[in-house]
Amino acid sequence: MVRFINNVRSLFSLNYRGFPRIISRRLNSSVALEKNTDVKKIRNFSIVAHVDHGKSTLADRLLEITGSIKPGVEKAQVLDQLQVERERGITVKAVTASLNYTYNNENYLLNLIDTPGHVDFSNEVVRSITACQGVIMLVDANEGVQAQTVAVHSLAKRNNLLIIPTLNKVDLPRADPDKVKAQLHSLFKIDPESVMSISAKKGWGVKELLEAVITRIPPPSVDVEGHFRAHIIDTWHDKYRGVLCLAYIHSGKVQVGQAVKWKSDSKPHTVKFLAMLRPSEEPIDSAVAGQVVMVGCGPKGGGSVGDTLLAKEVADNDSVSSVPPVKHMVYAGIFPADQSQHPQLSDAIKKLALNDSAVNVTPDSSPALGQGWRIGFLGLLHLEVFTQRLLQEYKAEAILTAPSVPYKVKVKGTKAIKQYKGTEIIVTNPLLLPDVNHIEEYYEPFVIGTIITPVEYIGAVTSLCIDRRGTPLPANAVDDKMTMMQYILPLSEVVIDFHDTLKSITSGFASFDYQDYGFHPSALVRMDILINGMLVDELTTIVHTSRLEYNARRLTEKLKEMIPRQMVQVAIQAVVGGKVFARETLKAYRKDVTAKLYGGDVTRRKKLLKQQAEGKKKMRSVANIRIPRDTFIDVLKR
Ligand SMILES: Nc1nc2c(ncn2[C@@H]2O[C@H](COP(=O)(O)OP(=O)(O)OP(=O)(O)O)[C@@H](O)[C@H]2O)c(=O)[nH]1
Repeated sequence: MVRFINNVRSLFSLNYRGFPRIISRRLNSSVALEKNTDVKKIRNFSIVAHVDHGKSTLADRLLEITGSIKPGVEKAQVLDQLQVERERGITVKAVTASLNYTYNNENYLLNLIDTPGHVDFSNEVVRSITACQGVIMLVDANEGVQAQTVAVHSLAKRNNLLIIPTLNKVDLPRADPDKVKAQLHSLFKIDPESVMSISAKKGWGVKELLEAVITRIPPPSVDVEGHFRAHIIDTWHDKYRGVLCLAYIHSGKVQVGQAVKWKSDSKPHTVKFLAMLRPSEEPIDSAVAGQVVMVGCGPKGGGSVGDTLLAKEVADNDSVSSVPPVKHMVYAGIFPADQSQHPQLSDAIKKLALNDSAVNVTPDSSPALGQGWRIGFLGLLHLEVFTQRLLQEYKAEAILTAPSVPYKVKVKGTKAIKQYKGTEIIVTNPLLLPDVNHIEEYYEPFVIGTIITPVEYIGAVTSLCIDRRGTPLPANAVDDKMTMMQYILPLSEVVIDFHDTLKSITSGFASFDYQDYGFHPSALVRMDILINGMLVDELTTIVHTSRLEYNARRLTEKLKEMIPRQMVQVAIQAVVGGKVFARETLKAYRKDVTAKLYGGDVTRRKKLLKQQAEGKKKMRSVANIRIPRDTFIDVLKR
C-alpha cells in the first residue's frame, strides 16, 4: 500500500482516513452506473486470506482493471491508507472500493472490500462480510494453506458465502499449485477444477478472476421496493462533516435530503452526504438496495457500527443489524501521561474508537495514575496499533497498564453480600478482583488454537502447547509435509507472545489462529508487585496457581533488568495475599550520563543532561522510583 499512496497523495488532498476529499468531477462510467439500479448487476465481495497472501496487491490489480487507478502510475497496495499500515506493512482496516466493469456488454457494479489478515483484526473481516455475498479466498501457491486460511474458510462457510478459491503468487519459481489444490481438497473438500490461479503482482489471471466474481457470486438478495433500511459496517470521523458511515442498503432507496432516523435513538435526521467510495469519495444523489455506500447526516447526525439507518416512516422495531458483537480478548488501562492532558486524550480516544469499532472503552481511575480508561482489544497487536494510531493520528501520548485477559468469578455470598450469592462477575481489571474470601469459583477464558506446521516441528510445537497448559485435539494431515494441530489453550497463555515463540521454534514456518472457546473453571490468584513496599497498580496480574512461582520470579527478575538504577536501593517484590513469592534488589547508583565525556564542550554536557531530564518525564514514579513507561507491557513478554 505504501508505494501507491504516495502517488495518490500528490493527486488529491487526503482527509484523515487517507481518502481524497470529495472529488467534484465524476467519472463518465459512474454516471452510467448511477442509473443502473438493477440489483442483478451488483456484486458485493471481500478478499480474505492469511497474512501476506496478497489481498491488497490483488485489490490494486482489480482497481487497475476497472479503471479506478492507472496501471503503473500508482504503485502498490492503494487500500492500505493508514500510516501504521504503511509502517508495519499490514492491513489493519477493511477498506471498500466500488468498481465498474463491463462484462458481456452489461455494466456491473462490484463492491470490493479488502480485509486484514491478522487474527487481531479478524473483527474487520467479520464486519465486512455482513455486506457480502461471496469471497475471493486467496492462498499463496508457495506457502500453501495456513492457519488464517482455515479461519476465513470456516467464517465464509458459516455465513453461507460463495467462496472463489484462488491460488496467488503462481509466478514464484517455488509455487506448487497442484500441491496447494490438493491441500484445499483434503481440508475443505474444494474441487481442484474450481480453483483459480493468479499472480496478483504480475496481473496474470486477474481478469478471469474478476469475471468469476460476476458469474459465480450471486447478486444481493434485497428488497428494492421496500422502505429504506441499511446497516452500518464502518464509521469514521471527519473534522467538518462529523460522523461518516459505510452502509449496506438492505431495502429501498436513499437520497440526499431524505428524512431518516437511527434504530438506536429514533431522532429525526437528514441525509446530508452520500458517496460511493472508489476508494476516493465520489458524491452521488441516490443509492439503492444492494449497494455499499458512504452516508453522513451532518456533524450531529451520529452513527455507529451495527446500528440501522431507516427511512423516517419505518416502524421503530424494524432492524436489519447483523454485525455480530465483538469479543474482547485483552484489556489494558490507558491514562494520560499528565492529568492536564485528559481532555485531549479523551477526545482522541473517542474519535479513534469510532473508526475502530472493535475497542470497548469504559472510564477507569487509579489512585496512582488518575482518571483514565479501561479499553478492551482483540489482541496485543490491536492494542499496539491503537496506541500507535493515537500518537500518529491524534498526537496523543498515553501510559498503558499491563494487558490482562478478562476473567470471571462466581461470588460466594457471605453475610455482607448475601444478595450477590452465585452472581458471576467479569473482571477486566485485576485490581478489581473481589476479595478471595468472597469468591466461590474462578473461570478463565480459553481458545481453540489452530496451528499449521511442517511435520518436522510437531515435537517442538507439542512441547510449546503443553508448556502453555494446552490440551490437544485430534490433528489433521494437510499433506505429507504439513500438519494441522489443534489445542485448547488458556487465552492468557496465547495472547502475549505465543505467536512469536511459535514462529521462532519453527523457523517461521508455522502459522497460528485462534477462536473463542468460552470461560472454564480454573485455579487463579491475584499477584501484586511492590516497589519499595508500594503497590504498582499497572503490574497487578491474575495468574494460574501452577505458574505462580515461575511468574513471580520472572517478573521480579525482568523488572530488575528493566528499571534503571536509582539513587536509592530498590526492593522489587511479587506478593500474593500478603506472602512474598519472589524478591529482587536493585542496588543504588546515580546514572552519570556524562561519564563517557572526556572533558570537551560544556554545551554537549548540557545537552546530555537535558536529554536525561526529558527522558525522566517519560517515566512513571512509584515510591520515588522512576520506571520507564514501556516496562509495563514489555515485562509480561517472556
Ligand atoms: N511474487 C509475488 N508476490 C506477490 C504477489 N502478490 C503479492 N505479493 C507480495 O506479497 C507481499 C504481501 O502482499 P500484500 O498484498 O500486502 O498481502 P496482504 O494479504 O494484503 O497482507 P495483510 O493485509 O498484511 O494480511 C507483498 O510483498 C507483495 O508484493 C504475487 O502474485 N507474486
